[in-house]
Amino acid sequence: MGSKRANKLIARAINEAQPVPPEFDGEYPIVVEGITNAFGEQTVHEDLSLKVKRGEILGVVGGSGTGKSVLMRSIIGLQHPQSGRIEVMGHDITDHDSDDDADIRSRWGVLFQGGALFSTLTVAENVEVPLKQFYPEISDELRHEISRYKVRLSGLPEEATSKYPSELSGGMKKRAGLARALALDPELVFLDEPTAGLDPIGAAAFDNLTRELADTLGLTVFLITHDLDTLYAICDRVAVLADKKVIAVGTIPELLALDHPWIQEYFNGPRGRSAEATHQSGERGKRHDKPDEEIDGDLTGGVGAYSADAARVWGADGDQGVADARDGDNDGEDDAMDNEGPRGA
Ligand SMILES: Nc1ncnc2c1ncn2[C@@H]1O[C@H](COP(=O)(O)OP(=O)(O)OP(=O)(O)O)[C@@H](O)[C@H]1O
Repeated sequence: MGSKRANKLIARAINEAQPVPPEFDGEYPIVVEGITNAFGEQTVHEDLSLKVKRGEILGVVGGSGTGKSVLMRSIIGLQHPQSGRIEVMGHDITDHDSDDDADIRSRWGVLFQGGALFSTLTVAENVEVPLKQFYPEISDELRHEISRYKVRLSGLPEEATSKYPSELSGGMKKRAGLARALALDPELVFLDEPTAGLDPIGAAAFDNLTRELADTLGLTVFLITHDLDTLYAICDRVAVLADKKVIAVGTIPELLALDHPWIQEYFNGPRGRSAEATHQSGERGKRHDKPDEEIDGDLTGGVGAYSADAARVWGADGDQGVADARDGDNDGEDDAMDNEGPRGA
């Protein structure tokens, strides 16, 4: 058993009758081979392949609608490709007959766009949802303790645990969503546009937190972003989606050496050059000298669809409080409806 995982809170919390699975020690925790995803007439991915290295932060970029979120949803089993194969930590996600789904799902964490928190639950209760679902045998006291620890780990103050999502700033919501993503001591973390809607200083702070947690906890991170500063600041490699495929994966200098028009325009356009200059000067991270809750603004909405995904991933049953997957009010949260099951599956 990997020592890192064995030392973690959950490993200590559960009894020996349910041993923690060994950490994945292969080279590529995510292997996508030749997948096709289509919605009616629209083919989003065609023969798309990608390998994510263990321990890296992989930035995933591409124009709007190129299928970054669909790719992430395919990897975490929310979207079933028409063809191709996806392996996560050695487990075939596309094999629907497999009976160890719950085990594998407990080994990744997801931060959906905007946080996708359950609005009738406090921050601490949001973080407890995956713990309840995957480790129901953990005592209430221990679950509260783990939840408080994850909230602190995500850089939120102790007082935030009892707050509801509507009482949080945009940056705090993201951190609360990150705490929930880390609830189960994951090996893999998926972040969908984590800095969208944050001001540059709040975004830099979130980037720093992501890098620090990835290094400390030994995480592999799949990070969808439009934020060039994030790519320069924390990503080890970047995968570029275009023409229904991953057209290139590499470090930014490696990508810059390619002559694909989208890549050149993206990295060598005014915004790309400005991000590089900021990175070279080291200015971005240094400007963060105040806590997030004081400096970042709220998010603009548009996360209703992600609420549905969050409900599918964690909203197990009524007594946990569940998200309304039909949320359409674009307020950045779920409209929780007590005592009803998750919808949108
Ligand atoms: N459930 C669905 N039903 C029909 N079409 C869908 C569905 N999910 C995604 N699509 C379509 O697939 C395409 C890719 O969507 P996706 O959200 O993955 O893009 P993206 O690269 O993440 O875009 P953005 O950068 O704007 O977030 C879009 O045209 C979208 O409308």
